[in-house]
Amino acid sequence: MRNIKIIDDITKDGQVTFGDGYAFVDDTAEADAILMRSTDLHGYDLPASIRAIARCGAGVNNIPIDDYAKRGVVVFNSPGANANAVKEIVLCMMVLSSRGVVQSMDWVRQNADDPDILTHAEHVKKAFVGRELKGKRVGVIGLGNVGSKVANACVYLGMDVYGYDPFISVEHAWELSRDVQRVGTLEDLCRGCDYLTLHVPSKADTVGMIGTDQLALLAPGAVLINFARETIVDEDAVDAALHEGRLSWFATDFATPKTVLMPNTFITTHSGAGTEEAEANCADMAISELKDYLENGNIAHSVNYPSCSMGKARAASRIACLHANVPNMIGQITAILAKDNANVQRMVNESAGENAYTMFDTDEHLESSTIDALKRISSMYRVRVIK
Ligand SMILES: NC(=O)C1=CN([C@@H]2O[C@H](COP(=O)(O)OP(=O)(O)OC[C@H]3O[C@@H](n4cnc5c(N)ncnc54)[C@H](O)[C@@H]3O)[C@@H](O)[C@H]2O)C=CC1
Ligand SMILES: O=C(O)CCC(=O)C(=O)O
Repeated sequence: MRNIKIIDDITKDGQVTFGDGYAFVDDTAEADAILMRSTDLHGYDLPASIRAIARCGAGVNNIPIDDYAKRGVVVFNSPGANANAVKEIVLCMMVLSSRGVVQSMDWVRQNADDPDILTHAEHVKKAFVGRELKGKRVGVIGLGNVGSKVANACVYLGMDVYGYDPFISVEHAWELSRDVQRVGTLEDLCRGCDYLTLHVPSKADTVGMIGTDQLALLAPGAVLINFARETIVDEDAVDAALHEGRLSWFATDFATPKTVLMPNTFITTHSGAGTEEAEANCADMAISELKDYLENGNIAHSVNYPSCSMGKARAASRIACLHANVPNMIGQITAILAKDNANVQRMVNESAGENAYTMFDTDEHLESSTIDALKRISSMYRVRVIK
């Protein structure tokens, strides 16, 4: 039996199914793996029993992934599984910030007891006149799973779409409409935009990337949309731009002590991924990643270890080694196996950044002394006997 600790509400109805051979536990120290969403794990006391963590969602700035890698804990996310949900709410924010929808609905509610409300509505409606998205310039920062969908949708709405992503993947470049004009600098992207929407992860080079200088380049009365992370905008700069009317609206998914005090804001409760479909997609992807890792040692969509697959574990034994990406690890591993006279059927070694993963199948079970010797290799983080 494998034990799973669930942190956060993964789905609205609480339904999470791993199938036979799995149990849910309350005590993390009894768990083999964690299934989670947005809880901040920095400073969390992670027990040694945890071998893997799957984050239902895209952003992993809430998880100390480098530290966990060095403890032999593989962290997964679910790329793209909630991207459509975010795209839809971003489009919603574009419309809300352009058409006086919320203000006009508020007026109706406030005048609900007026018997002649139909006539009076005709008189006040000029106060809620807005502008159309068609023909307006939108800048999209980050053209990954969410940003590429937002950019393409804006093309279909007839907008003049510009995108900035120095690290765009080949897959997303292929998906992007040819009508999205890619620019090489953040400044060129911001210049003259009526709408600016952010779709980058929170990391060293994106924290505070939208500040006074970038906001100054936008068209007068532009709209800023942040459904990425609160850290990406300089909140003081945004507040000043709103007060001075340089920004007409700021739509954000992050209610912080500063954003809640700003004028002209649409603020949601980190609900960009809040659809039944996105929750189910994320849970399905995260659960299958965890199961394949726990049962077979295969890694897909990890954010701190390389992808690696040897299919189902069918040989007598399968061993996985999580270690630093340094010279002579394979040499040391095979030397230890040779001492045990172990016949390796198949071996795969993959690396990503500072970390590497070596997995092999053998004809017979290894001696426990052999496993101990593998664990003693310097820079070896964890050795798993999967089978
Ligand atoms: N509000 C919500 O509920 C949600 C928020 N998010 C946030 O949005 C972010 C993006 O999500 P996805 O598109 O799914 O991630 P993704 O990983 O598919 O795309 C991120 C893109 O940003 C690009 N990028 C990285 N650094 C950059 C930089 N310095 N300048 C420009 N582009 C850069 C990458 O090359 C990549 O194409 C997540 O990391 C997360 O923080 C994602 C999903 C839901
Ligand atoms: O609703 C959630 O779990 C957060 C989604 C999110 O922010 C992400 O996927 O990065």
